[in-house]
Amino acid sequence: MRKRIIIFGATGSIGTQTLEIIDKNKDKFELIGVASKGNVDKLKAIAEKFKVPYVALFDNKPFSLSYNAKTFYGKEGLEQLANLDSDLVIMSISGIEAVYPLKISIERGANIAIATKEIVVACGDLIKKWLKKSKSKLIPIDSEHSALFQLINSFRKKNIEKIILTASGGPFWNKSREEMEKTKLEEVLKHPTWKMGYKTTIDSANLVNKGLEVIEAHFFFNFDYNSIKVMIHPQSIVHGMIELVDGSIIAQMAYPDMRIPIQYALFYPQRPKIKWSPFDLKNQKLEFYDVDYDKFPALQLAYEVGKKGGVYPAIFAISDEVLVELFIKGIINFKDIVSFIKYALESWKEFKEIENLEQIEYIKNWIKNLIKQKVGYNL
Ligand SMILES: NC(=O)C1=CN([C@@H]2O[C@H](COP(=O)(O)OP(=O)(O)OC[C@H]3O[C@@H](n4cnc5c(N)ncnc54)[C@H](OP(=O)(O)O)[C@@H]3O)[C@@H](O)[C@H]2O)C=CC1
Ligand SMILES: CC(=O)[C@@H](O)[C@H](O)COP(=O)(O)O
Ligand SMILES: [Mn+2]
Repeated sequence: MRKRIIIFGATGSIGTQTLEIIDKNKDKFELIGVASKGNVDKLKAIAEKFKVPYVALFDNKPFSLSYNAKTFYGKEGLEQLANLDSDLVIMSISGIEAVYPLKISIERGANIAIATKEIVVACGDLIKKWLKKSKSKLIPIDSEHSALFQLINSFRKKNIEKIILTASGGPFWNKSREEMEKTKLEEVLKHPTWKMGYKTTIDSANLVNKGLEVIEAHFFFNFDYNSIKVMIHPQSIVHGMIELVDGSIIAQMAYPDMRIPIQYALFYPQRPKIKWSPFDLKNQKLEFYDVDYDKFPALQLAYEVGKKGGVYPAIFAISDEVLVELFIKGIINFKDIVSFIKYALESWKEFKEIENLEQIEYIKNWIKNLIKQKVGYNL
């Protein structure tokens, strides 16, 4: 029996790499559903190539296909797609909107390979509540969390003292703070090791991405924040490490190629003999450094909001999403992203816990309003 797959975010970086793996393993996987936001041409091309029977577009732009397929539109359309029976859902929508199809997928008991860290950070408490009433299992795709998932499952939890996530440091790790603060979009998009979508690439440059990942690691593995460590590792070869109680450190290594963790999630619990980027141990330079928290305050902020819990990780993740969009549009500077996240966190005076998705919508609108007042731009 082939695994029946639905991909949310099929046209993006993770989606495209997932399709590459499925394409090479047609005897193992059947693509039954794909969704994207507004890139109709790319979505249509995917649908036509794989003859996908169910296709959803978030934007309301009707389109037709040359074969017999069912098309869905809008937020409801994505929810209809999530309601279809499948063996595995790949969640790779870039942002908070992913939480709606995720909720439906959990409610119908699907297994979900999840790349979208924003929803895990913003809605972690809600997701845990939904999971309790479901037989759904989540498998992380994010490279560090995939590494940690593989390592943690090989040891007894009581023998693990710390989990360590690596950070490339982004394009400014070895540049001065002044250079980083004056930078333009073009420079921010020059990630030293990974090729990813805009949002994650920008988040990597100020270490907001690593901040989101620390909270994501707490969600997946339930380690106390004091036992979650970040090390700068400019080569992005070691993706995650665990430190055992006897001081031994166990690492997962691979070239920075997302097809490796995506393939792991697609085949889980099997492990196929397919090597995308065979690793050559010879002449590898592996460096590790402490993070400069003064230069990258976003990471410290993420630890603080993670420890506070409740609404604060949601404000962190959602304000970042709004601010990254403004930075791309040229409305704010790069350094404003982190200072406005901080401002949003300090300005929040309302409820402390998140109990439903209406509150997430409320926070989103509150943040948009707050930032509109600050920068004078209507989002
Ligand atoms: N890229 C990477 O290597 C990694 C990514 N991740 C995470 O994975 C997620 C995806 O990242 P990435 O692939 O880089 O992002 P991209 O920007 O490359 O792709 C985003 C995808 O999401 C779709 N999308 C966006 N909004 C909606 C919506 N409202 N409804 C339906 N589809 C939507 C886009 O559709 P359209 O093309 O039509 O706009 C596109 O398919 C992010 O959360 C990121 O943090 C995690 C680790 C690594
Ligand atoms: C590929 C992946 O998992 C990204 O989330 C990666 O972590 C980004 O690189 P940084 O280490 O620079 O944040
Ligand atoms: Mn990552």
